[in-house]
Amino acid sequence: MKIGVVGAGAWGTALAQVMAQGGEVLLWALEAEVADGVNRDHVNALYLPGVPLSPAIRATTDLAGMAACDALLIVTPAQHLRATLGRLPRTDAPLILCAKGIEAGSGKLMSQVAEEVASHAPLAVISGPTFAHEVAAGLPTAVTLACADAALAERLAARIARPTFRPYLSDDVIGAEVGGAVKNVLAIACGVAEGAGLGLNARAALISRGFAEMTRFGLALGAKAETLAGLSGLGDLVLTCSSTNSRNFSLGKGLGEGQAAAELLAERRTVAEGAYTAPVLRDVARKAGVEMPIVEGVCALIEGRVPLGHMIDALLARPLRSE
Ligand SMILES: NC(=O)c1ccc[n+]([C@@H]2O[C@H](COP(=O)([O-])OP(=O)(O)OC[C@H]3O[C@@H](n4cnc5c(N)ncnc54)[C@H](O)[C@@H]3O)[C@@H](O)[C@H]2O)c1
Ligand SMILES: O=P(O)(O)OC[C@H](O)CO
Repeated sequence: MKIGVVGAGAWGTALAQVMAQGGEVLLWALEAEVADGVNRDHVNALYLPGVPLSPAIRATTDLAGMAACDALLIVTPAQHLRATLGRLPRTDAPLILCAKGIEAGSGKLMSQVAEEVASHAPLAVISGPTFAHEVAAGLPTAVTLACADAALAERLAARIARPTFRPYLSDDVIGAEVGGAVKNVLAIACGVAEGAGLGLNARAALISRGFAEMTRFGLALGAKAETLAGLSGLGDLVLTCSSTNSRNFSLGKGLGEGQAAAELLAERRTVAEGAYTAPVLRDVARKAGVEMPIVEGVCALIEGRVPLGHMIDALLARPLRSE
């Protein structure tokens, strides 16, 4: 099975590196300098610096070449998924969606966007606790591979599984996507707690009450509780809420230190998906009648509507209730 990877950011490059252990991989990069660096020097200096890449990865800036692949890992940021899929050549190869987010405007999950733009393609999702640098370095990692078609899931798993990269199968595509999208917003909240010096008790409270928000939201969208409690939900939430290696956590840390969201976002080339998912997640949750006070607080901070102290006071002053 020849694998193509669409998107040569940190995660696409790390996935290409793992998949190259099992044969040649074609990696599509938006930027010509990235494709040139991968082909000439076997590095992606822009998005995954310091990692020597496998010579079995061949990079291209031409999406047409992806038609020759048997399965495509789609790893562009969530807000670029629709446009990128729209430019892909028509292919029957399964699309394995790897971005974590909700599309602004439509409020759709990645699989719902793909169903609209590439309705002919079989879909799967990879999600879970996966810092790109660790995966690229061959450190042990487990992910959720979600696909409604069990036979396809097994075929994909056989190709994707590597000695240090272990997929667990699930038929709950929505659940896998909800976990990845919501945890990014909650990681911003935990970063805020870090930046504002609120302590580790506050972080643990945000993780567990955030998980309650993720679960309420996921169940309202039809996700299974066990998916939300698995690698792509709780697992990724714990990882991303614990380290400045997370772009979302470090964005939140900057907010907690008093910097403005617009400045922090303008400074970065890499994507902190939670900043774009937060407002649309809040809107979808409100429409579904799901209470998400931590997500609401993150939105208020990102939009610059309330000072940090007010947001913290508001969360602590909510009516007392059962856990
Ligand atoms: N980095 C990680 O550790 C990691 C792990 C798991 C999942 N993810 C998810 O993977 C997705 C991609 O993140 P990343 O870390 O690889 O990105 P990145 O932050 O390393 O790089 C940004 C990417 O956006 C691309 N891009 C910018 N403008 C674009 C456009 N107009 N059209 C298409 N692509 C465009 C760039 O080419 C680059 O590939 C995100 O949804 C992220 O949440 C990341
Ligand atoms: O750096 P972040 O915050 O985008 O997180 C990366 C991965 O999603 C962690 O699983």
